[in-house]
Amino acid sequence: MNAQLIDGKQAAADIRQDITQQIEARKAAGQRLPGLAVILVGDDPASQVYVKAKHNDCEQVGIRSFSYTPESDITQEALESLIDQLNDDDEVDGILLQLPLPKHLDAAPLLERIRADKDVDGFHPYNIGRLAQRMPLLRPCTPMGIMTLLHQLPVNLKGLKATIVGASNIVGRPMALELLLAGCTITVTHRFTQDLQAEVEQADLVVVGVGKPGLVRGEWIKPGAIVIDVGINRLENGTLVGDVDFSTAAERAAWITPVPGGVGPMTRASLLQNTLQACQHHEASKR
Ligand SMILES: Nc1nc2c(c(=O)[nH]1)N[C@@H](CN(C=O)c1ccc(C(=O)N[C@@H](CCC(=O)O)C(=O)O)cc1)CN2
Repeated sequence: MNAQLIDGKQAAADIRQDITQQIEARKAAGQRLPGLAVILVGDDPASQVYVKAKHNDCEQVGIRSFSYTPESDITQEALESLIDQLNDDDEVDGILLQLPLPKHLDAAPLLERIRADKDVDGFHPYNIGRLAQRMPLLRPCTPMGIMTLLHQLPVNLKGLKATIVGASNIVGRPMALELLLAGCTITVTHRFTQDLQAEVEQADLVVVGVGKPGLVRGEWIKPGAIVIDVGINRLENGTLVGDVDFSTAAERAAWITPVPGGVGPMTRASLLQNTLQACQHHEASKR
């Protein structure tokens, strides 16, 4: 392997330590602890793992987390009422609706119902709009975590050609806005893209978030490129792999994120940062 590993696990641990200190300082000053409400609808096993990890992270840094676990047959209206209740709760600084939702529920209006100043996932149209206008407030957690990793590299991002594989609301679209803000020239590929290989081959920076193991072949990676793999795929033998063929890509790239231990932990760390930021904003607006 030629590439250097980008260690998301360590970077996330550093962020948690920093947040712990900030929350200790709040406590010492007699200030309120930040509060995060996490809504997990139904019993999707992967979501249960991620949500449990989010509660553990909160406990570790001193954020109060509140768990809401409605049955998978909850109605759209009942979920709206729960969000309204949390919007009005002064102990709750952040509200997170874990995705994906069961098929009968419509995620978009629910995400828009979360108060923008409590939208610690950064998915609300207001927060996406702020990002698009170069005035970000609460930023989507996965792209935000990736930007934290990229800014730690000894690399000038300005002028890099970046190809983003996948145009999801959670990863691809906000990632494009973040990289645009950082001065990259962006290509976003999606299911109608005609020649994925060509788009990856020209990229100095590749971000892949689709959920298909082996989608990006290692031979497509431009020598010296930065490779960020957002995919988390569990194979039948239980191993966790990304969307990029890691071993071949690591022969060609200069920098690469592993799966696990790359982007995933940074998504969770960014959520903690957003929750603390939302709390600080709520306290400041009371003064
Ligand atoms: N409301 C949201 N829903 C979803 C989001 C999100 O940001 N907000 N993102 C993904 C899932 N996700 C967070 O919820 C997430 C996925 C994976 C990890 C992570 O730490 N992965 C570890 C491996 C974990 C494992 O063993 O399975 C790693 O990559 O090292 C964190 C967060 C979809 N839904």
